[in-house]
Amino acid sequence: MATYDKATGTGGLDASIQFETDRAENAGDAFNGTFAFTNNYYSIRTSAADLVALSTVLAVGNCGGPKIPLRVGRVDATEGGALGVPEPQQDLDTHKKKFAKAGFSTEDMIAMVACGHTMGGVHGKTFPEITENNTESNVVHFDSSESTFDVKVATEYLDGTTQNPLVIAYNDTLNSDKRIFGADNNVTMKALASDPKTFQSMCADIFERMIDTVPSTVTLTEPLEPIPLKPYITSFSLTNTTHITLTGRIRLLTGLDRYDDERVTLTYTPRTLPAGNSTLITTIVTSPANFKLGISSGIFGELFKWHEFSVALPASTSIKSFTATVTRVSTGATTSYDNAGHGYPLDDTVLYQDRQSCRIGNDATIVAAIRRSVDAPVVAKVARKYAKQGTLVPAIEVEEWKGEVGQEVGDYNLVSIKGVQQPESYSTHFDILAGESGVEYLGTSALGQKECEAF
Ligand code: HEM
Repeated sequence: MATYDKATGTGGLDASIQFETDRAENAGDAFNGTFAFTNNYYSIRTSAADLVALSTVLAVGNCGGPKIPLRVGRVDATEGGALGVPEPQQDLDTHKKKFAKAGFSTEDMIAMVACGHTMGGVHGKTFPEITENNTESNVVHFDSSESTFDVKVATEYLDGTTQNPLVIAYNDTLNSDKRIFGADNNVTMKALASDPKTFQSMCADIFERMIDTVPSTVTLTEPLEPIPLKPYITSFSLTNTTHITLTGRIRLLTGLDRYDDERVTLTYTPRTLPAGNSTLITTIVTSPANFKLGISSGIFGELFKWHEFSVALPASTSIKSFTATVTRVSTGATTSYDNAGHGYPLDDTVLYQDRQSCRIGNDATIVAAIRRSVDAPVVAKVARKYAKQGTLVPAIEVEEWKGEVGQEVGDYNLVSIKGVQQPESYSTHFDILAGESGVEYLGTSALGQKECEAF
């Protein structure tokens, strides 16, 4: 975002850096290292720019820093952006002008650079003129706690014990932190150093503004927060002529005092009411997961407990939506979750048959069960990843694979959809669509791990 132009609203955090890593002003391999890692999470729904923002939030949070609000919706640039990343040999006036162009005051610049330089350091192999030691492993750290996001970058600078190579370099021309930190007679550095909590909150504020510096055409969401209860559907497929299997997990935001004392029950609404006077049990009981205590945690102290379920539902009545009730075993107290009155919806028009789907070599077969009442061609829209010139981040293109109708099973037709996936696309996503209905964002990774089972 260093080259953002506030006046025109261009540049900002758009991941254009992926095309700029061989520029002299971006010396070092940090960004290619970052993209090599974030590519594992890059998909048709997640931009590389959002992943850079997420990486900032997680790196800072994991190193003891503050919780930076994370908004998403960034759009990736398709080519390199303007030159102009600040460099250590440039003078203070140049740095002030660069930050001002991007919409940041001198005080903002001081806080942003100081907060950025509480972690890591200068590499001898990249900047031997600063470190005066060009050995591969030599890194001179900005403060004495280089892997902790703490106030030491400011206190050590103010008390004169700093070993920050951009403050005490032998060649004073390269001392950009010394010039920047002192640009307002140390007023901002003193505020940062005044107490650890102030440091954390000032850094959270400036980093929030930094990662939200985006092109004016981009609209970001509200900050993401984990929702109290989140259902994950792992399989929703036809088992035989009479039944549909619904398998999933509920992620419940919980606490150490209660994670073992909660039980989750689902109540569902059938798609069609049972015929005549037959009754239908619409309760789905979940079981607390056991693997690794069935818990997982977020980096800001969140604790989640997982509750699993798997049921065979009659295909004739099926399911339209469900709600969840959490009961405290010790007190009997209950809390209901109904997705803001909508219930958690399920559409059984198009079912993905994960067991019948597979990939042998590069030949993928996706099988879907489509309600016979649907009179529309069935297609899979498959995201294809391919290498792109000048960047480590792959390009994504959506291919359409056509379905062929096969066996009839009860109220459904099985449809087989075939296509070719090269290794770079083994881990991607697809939607299955039939007219207005469909299932979205299914993963292809599991396809390669098994044979296609006969129905
Ligand atoms: C005038 C502005 C800035 C200048 C001249 C500057 C300069 C530098 C230099 C020369 C390095 C060493 C890079 C290497 O050896 O690979 C560095 C590292 C670093 N900078 Fe800056 N920087 C500036 C602003 C910022 C800002 C705003 C942030 C973040 C908010 C930041 C975060 C970092 C981090 C985390 C490292 C350590 C990288 C590592 O250990 O691999 N810098 N900076």
